[in-house]
Amino acid sequence: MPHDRRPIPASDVSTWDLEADVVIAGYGIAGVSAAIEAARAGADVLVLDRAGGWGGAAALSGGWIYLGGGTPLQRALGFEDSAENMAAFMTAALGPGVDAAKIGAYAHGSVEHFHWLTGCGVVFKEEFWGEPGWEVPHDEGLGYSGGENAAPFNAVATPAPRGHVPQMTDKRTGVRGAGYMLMKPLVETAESLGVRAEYDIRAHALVTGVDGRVEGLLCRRFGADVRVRARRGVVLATGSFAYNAEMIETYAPRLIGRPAAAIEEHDGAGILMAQAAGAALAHMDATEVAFFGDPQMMARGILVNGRGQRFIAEDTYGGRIGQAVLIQQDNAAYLVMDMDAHEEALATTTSTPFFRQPPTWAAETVAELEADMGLPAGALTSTVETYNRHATAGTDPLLHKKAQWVRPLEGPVAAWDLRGCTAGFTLGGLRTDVDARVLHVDGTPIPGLYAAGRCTSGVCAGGYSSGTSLGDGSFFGRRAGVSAATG
Ligand SMILES: Cc1cc2nc3c(=O)[nH]c(=O)nc-3n(C[C@H](O)[C@H](O)[C@H](O)COP(=O)(O)OP(=O)(O)OC[C@H]3O[C@@H](n4cnc5c(N)ncnc54)[C@H](O)[C@@H]3O)c2cc1C
Repeated sequence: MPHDRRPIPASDVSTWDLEADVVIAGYGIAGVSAAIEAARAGADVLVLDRAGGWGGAAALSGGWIYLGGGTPLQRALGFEDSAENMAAFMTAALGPGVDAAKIGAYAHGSVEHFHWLTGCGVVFKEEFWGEPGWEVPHDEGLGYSGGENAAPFNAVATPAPRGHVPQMTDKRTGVRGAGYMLMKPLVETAESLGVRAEYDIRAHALVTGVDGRVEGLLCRRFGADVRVRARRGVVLATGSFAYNAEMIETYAPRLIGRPAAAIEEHDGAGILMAQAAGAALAHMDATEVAFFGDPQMMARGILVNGRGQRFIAEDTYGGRIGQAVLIQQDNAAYLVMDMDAHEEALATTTSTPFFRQPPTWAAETVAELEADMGLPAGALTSTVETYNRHATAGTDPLLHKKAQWVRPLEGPVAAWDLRGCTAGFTLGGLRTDVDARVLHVDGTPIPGLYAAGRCTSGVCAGGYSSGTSLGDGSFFGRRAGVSAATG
């Protein structure tokens, strides 16, 4: 595979091997959503995927899709929400530096997007999961997925759960879990509209005309060049750059050696080929960060850094904890619990039982524990003293963990070594407008080029909530399809 991603002049192409009105690179969540809408707008659509079938990371995913503003599921389960409330949360939680126009379009279009998904056959069960968790443990359809009901966001917007989960027949993420149950009906919808697909074909570079208009893709298949003509437009939907070591080193070095919730096909190809045609990039340093802690345990304990100090409300979204640990705490965290809290946590249901490992250290007193952990003498002791002083009154004035989780640590204590327990994927990518047109560095749209999903910078500029990747991939994927079909 040549490394050169520079656009190929259309004048150099004597024969086109494949042809369609709209050509989409990548058959994951953004690609399938683009395909459906392009076909509905009357285009002949061809989707190309370098893998042996459709699905991408989306089909392996947990399936959370971020929807709100008063969806029928939210309302049926008794939750009030509005587009303004959703936008207020997203602006606070997904920044700094969010694209206000994208957040506004997304929040105001969310109820319609819910109907679009269910219209394509996606099923959300009317059941709410209200306990701390990375995912729903069964097939519940709704849950908190971004710390909406925890500090600091519960003071910014009225808490509303927005993590919508397609119903599974069984709880088994990775193998026909909720992500698969999202992708399957969408792909079936695309097929019913006549969308064609080619697999084992890798988009490599754009083909452009004299005026810079994108007219197709140069692809590779089993070592041979394949030239694909797009009569109306090309949509890039190739995923993140989590598995491009060079790009990770350049833009998001904290993720070196720790890619997760992505697939090896996410090698930044879409970003590079558009960049070579002058495309602008945005928020290339932004990353989702997962944390290998069990939320049911974390909410009931205290998390401290390498200096024995608390740094975050432990009942918030695990991804927010992950970002805080990796970005602000040198990737070092310890969970501290007393015996009662540990036993109570173990008696709860969790979707992450594998995070419930035995403690690394256990001691009769906090002073002994901090010595065993190698923390500076008195550091953890003073943290626990301060925490307990307020916890006795059921408050946490330092970090505002909710009263339901606040209880003094008493008696024998244990700690879990959670240093280095983070991994994640990239959120930055091509700069696009609300109609999913790829913007040139001069700020104007590159004619004939559209993009969505994790090869673009979407609603997340810095922070993250579970569901926003499948959310903005599908939402702006649809817009990419319409824009490409209608020119
Ligand atoms: C285990 C796991 C759990 C997750 N849970 C969630 C969740 O609950 N909610 C959420 O919002 N997100 C979740 N994610 C993340 C989410 O799945 C992805 O961020 C999302 O699928 C990105 O959408 P996309 O369309 O950009 O990429 P994908 O859905 O991965 O689709 C990209 C497609 O492009 C193809 N491709 C790549 N390069 C080329 C090329 N050069 N030519 C042709 N084809 C190419 C790939 O093979 C792939 O099929 C999870 C991911 C994983 C792996």
